[in-house]
Amino acid sequence: MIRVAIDAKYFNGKPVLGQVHFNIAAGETVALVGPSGIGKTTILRIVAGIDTDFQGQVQRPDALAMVFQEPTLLPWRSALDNLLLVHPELDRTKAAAALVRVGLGGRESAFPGQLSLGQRRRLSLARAFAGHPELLIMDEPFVSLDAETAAEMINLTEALIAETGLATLFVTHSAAEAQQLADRVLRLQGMPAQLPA
Ligand SMILES: Nc1ncnc2c1ncn2[C@@H]1O[C@H](COP(=O)(O)OP(=O)(O)OP(=O)(O)O)[C@@H](O)[C@H]1O
Repeated sequence: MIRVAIDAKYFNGKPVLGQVHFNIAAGETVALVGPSGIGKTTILRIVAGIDTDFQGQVQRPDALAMVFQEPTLLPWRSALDNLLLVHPELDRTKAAAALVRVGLGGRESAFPGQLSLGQRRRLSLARAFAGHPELLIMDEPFVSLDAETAAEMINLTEALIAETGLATLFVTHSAAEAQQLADRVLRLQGMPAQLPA
């Protein structure tokens, strides 16, 4: 169980988040939605433990993975090496199989600059799942893709989540994405942002 109990978050003395309390059960997928600038990314960073400067408490598993909007890949390393650098415990055969699983078979040697945004996102997804996380956190993972690629990525993510049974928290602006992937949708509102009681 992941327990999030944020009581307040300030940036430079300005309140950004009020009370945001929610739990995520093992295997549950939760979508976080709300208007631009309300604090969704800030919540993800707090839940992930990247931002520790807030009032409240978060209980999260140690094994977690984060997928960002813009994949954080090393440009001078191949797709396979980008996976192996983060997961040195994988042998090359297992790493190559992980790339095949996300639809990147045959692109092991490609550098990130030679991959499309959709392919870079697939690589990020492979990297996230390769660590067998208990919690997956994703910030608008399907934004800026054409409709067909976005639909493929959503289906792939849904299948990987079902295979692994991890808990997932993701931010989206798309009601359709939230509806397809999420067991539960949390809608942020107010100023500073909070979850309705
Ligand atoms: N490092 C920072 N320093 C100061 N203010 C920040 C910082 N990061 C975010 N903010 C402010 O905090 C508020 C919440 O930002 P956040 O990025 O969490 O919103 P969001 O809901 O994810 O927005 P979007 O949907 O546009 O991505 C905004 O007013 C933003 O300007």
